[in-house]
Amino acid sequence: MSRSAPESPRPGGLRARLVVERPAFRLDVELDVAAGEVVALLGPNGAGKTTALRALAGLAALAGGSIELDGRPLHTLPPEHRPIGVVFQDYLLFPHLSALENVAFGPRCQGASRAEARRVAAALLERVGLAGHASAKPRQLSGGQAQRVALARALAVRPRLLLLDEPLAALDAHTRLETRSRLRRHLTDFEGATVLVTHDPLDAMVLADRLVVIENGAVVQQGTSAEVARHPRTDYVARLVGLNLYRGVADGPEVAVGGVVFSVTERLQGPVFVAFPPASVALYRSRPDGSPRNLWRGRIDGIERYGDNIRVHLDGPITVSADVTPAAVAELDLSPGQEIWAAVKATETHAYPA
Ligand SMILES: Nc1ncnc2c1ncn2[C@@H]1O[C@H](COP(=O)(O)OP(=O)(O)OP(=O)(O)O)[C@@H](O)[C@H]1O
Repeated sequence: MSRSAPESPRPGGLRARLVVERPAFRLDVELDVAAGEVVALLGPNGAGKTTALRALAGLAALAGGSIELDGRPLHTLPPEHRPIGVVFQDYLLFPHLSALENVAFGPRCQGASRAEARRVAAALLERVGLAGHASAKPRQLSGGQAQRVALARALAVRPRLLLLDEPLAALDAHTRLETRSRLRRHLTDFEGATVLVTHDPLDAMVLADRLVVIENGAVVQQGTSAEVARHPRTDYVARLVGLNLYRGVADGPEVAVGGVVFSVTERLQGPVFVAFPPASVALYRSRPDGSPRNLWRGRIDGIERYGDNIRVHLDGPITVSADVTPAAVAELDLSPGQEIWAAVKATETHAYPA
């Protein structure tokens, strides 16, 4: 009996390898985003996030790689023929057109009649809660409203891929909060693939199903926000999620990091990462009694406000951030340049293979 595997349906979504060369920069990243999935490209300034988005949009030429959307090549199409919607950081609404005309512009370019384009635009403005602002010009809209018009405009072309470049960066904190949750609802409804560029970890965690972290033009880590937060693999990611991170060498319950030996709850051998939150670091003026494990002497490099607490930066055999209460700072009489003992509980440290 011959058995042939059933033909699997062509996977929807985006599969891309993007190679872009600039005079002093090279981007080389692979990006897979399923239909209906939202992926955030996260990374420090200059990492290449916008360049990746521009490459997907056809606004930056590929020096290598390819882009496939819903099983069809995208990189061979000129930008205006790509089934994508883009929301730029500053929205780039046409200033002389009304909100409705801005949204109707894309469908018109795709050949819809004037009446049909306006019908589509009106429905989308209604969806983003701006039916009452259809005739407003961009300058008459608030930042949050302009963002919603930009989103409606991007969706009006019925894209299979939605690209959002720092969609909330131009908004004040209050508007940002509300616009973020609205945007999340729209992204949940969107059936195509979404790539979102941000350097705000909160935007990434709220809006995206998965994070792809880019540094220096390459992917350094990816996964759900929980996976990335639990197992940071670079200093940038560790700072992002608020953890102290070190590379060390494990021998069972102990990990040597520089001159410090950590007791950890995991049993590992060889190269590992050790991570712990700044709030788990305790500071002492004199050497505390007990085990020499998880204990070291450092020098205060800086002291800053951090929410309701104080963040103390220590130099020494390892550099570390410690969060302590203002009362503790007063009691310990902490000041920059001072030598201090630091300790962290074994139960608060977390080791994983490097
Ligand atoms: N048109 C260009 N010509 C030359 N170099 C460029 C061009 N566009 C970007 N670059 C360089 O490519 C690198 C990546 O820039 P890109 O804007 O993609 O980073 P980013 O991660 O989006 O940063 P940011 O968060 O600051 O926007 C930078 O070093 C930048 O100077």
